[in-house]
Amino acid sequence: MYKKLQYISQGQTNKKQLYNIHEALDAGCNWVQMRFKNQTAKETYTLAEAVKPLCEKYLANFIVNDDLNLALQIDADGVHLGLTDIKIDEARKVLGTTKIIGGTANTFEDIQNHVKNGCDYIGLGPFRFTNTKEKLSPILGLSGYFDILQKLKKNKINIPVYAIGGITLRDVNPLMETGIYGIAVSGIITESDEKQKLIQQLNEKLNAKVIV
Ligand SMILES: Cc1ncc(COP(=O)(O)OP(=O)(O)O)c(N)n1
Ligand SMILES: Cc1nc(C(=O)O)sc1CCOP(=O)(O)O
Ligand SMILES: [Mg+2]
Repeated sequence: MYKKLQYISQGQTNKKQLYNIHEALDAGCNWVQMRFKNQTAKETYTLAEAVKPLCEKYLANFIVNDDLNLALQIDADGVHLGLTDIKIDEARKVLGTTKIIGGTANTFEDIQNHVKNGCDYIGLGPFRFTNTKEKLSPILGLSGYFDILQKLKKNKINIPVYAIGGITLRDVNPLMETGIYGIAVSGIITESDEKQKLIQQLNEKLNAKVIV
């Protein structure tokens, strides 16, 4: 069973990235996606070298954004691939079946394609506008999630779907009611002054039993 809360790291420098990741782990986050954009291979490798043992110390999953070769080299728990990154089935040939491969989706068809190619989970977004990612796909909103999750159910397609994009604490319950599995967040954890309380609140909502 995958954890339901994924922290996507932020920071313009190695030092800030490591600080933000350490703070999130120390506050109870147990799944980190290292997302360090527009850096040299050396910089990203150096950061990954430091993040991996930290995630091991906190018994947290560690996946790498975009960079399949880095995920392989550093022996991360997996990789998250976008719509313009290497294809899921190609990545699977490199990482094998024991590693986690996540894929970005904006439509039902994106998800269908990822499932066909052996993806382990879906990051479906964006929920709403966010400054964290530069080139956003069309905003889905709650109705977008509801429609896509209904189509997945109707077509008996079962894969963990994580909502992403501008998500706040108050969005969790309505998003969970659409049928998503979990959420991936960046800004609300990075910017929180009460990270431990926030992560506890997020996890309570994410793991609450839905009474049908
Ligand atoms: C869980 C999750 N979902 C979506 C994304 C977005 O990935 P991608 O489309 O590759 O965009 P960048 O993150 O590379 O800007 C993600 N990283 N994680
Ligand atoms: C990394 C990412 N991908 C998105 C997508 O829609 O594919 S939105 C996003 C940013 C998530 O960060 P925040 O929680 O700060 O909005
Ligand atoms: Mg990407």
